[in-house]
Amino acid sequence: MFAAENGLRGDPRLKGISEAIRVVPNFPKPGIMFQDITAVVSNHKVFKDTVDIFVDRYRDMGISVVAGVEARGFIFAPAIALAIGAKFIPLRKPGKLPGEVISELYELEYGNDCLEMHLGAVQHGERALVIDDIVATGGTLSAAIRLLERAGAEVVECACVIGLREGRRRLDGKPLYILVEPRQDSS
Ligand SMILES: O=P(O)(O)OC[C@H]1O[C@H](OP(=O)(O)OP(=O)(O)O)[C@H](O)[C@@H]1O
Ligand SMILES: Nc1ncnc2[nH]cnc12
Repeated sequence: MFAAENGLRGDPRLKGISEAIRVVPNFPKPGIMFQDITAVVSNHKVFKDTVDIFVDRYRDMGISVVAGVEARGFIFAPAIALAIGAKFIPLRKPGKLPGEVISELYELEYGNDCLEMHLGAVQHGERALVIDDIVATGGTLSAAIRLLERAGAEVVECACVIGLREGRRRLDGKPLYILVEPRQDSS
């Protein structure tokens, strides 16, 4: 766990979150230890603990935009946005947003992808938080940061439930807040 780094040392909520993650070996490709968060959000206490930790951290940081990364960032970001009084904006996979968009390509652990954001979704100078379920290589979050910065927003931090320390390398020094490390066992 990241308790020494995320200021949550001794917080029993982290154990509950980590234990709720289901590890599925070799999904969606051989060699990937897939970290499944569906049981995190189907347990009301664990889901609430997860959102509460983020809300406590971000409520007084002057954040006006919470950007969620499709698809699993959408599970957490709107709840955080509502609680801290910010707007939610979706960063979507290609061809899903109906208006004019800006796009960023990126590489994944298991392929390539692209994220898009509506032009005008954020205003110049707005303070933004980026939310996803997991950071692995950091490719997705770095594309999200590029989109927001191209639109003139200031990305204050990226936050994920699960993260590899290595994911940080791709973020160009941007702060990354992580609750727990990936689980290696599939029990
Ligand atoms: O740090 P990275 O190596 O970029 O990987 C992390 C990303 O991979 C997963 O999404 P995925 O692209 O599988 O899409 P999904 O949420 O639609 O399942 C995950 O939800 C993150 O967005
Ligand atoms: N190991 C992993 N588990 C779940 N989602 C992921 N996205 C990228 N790597 C992942």
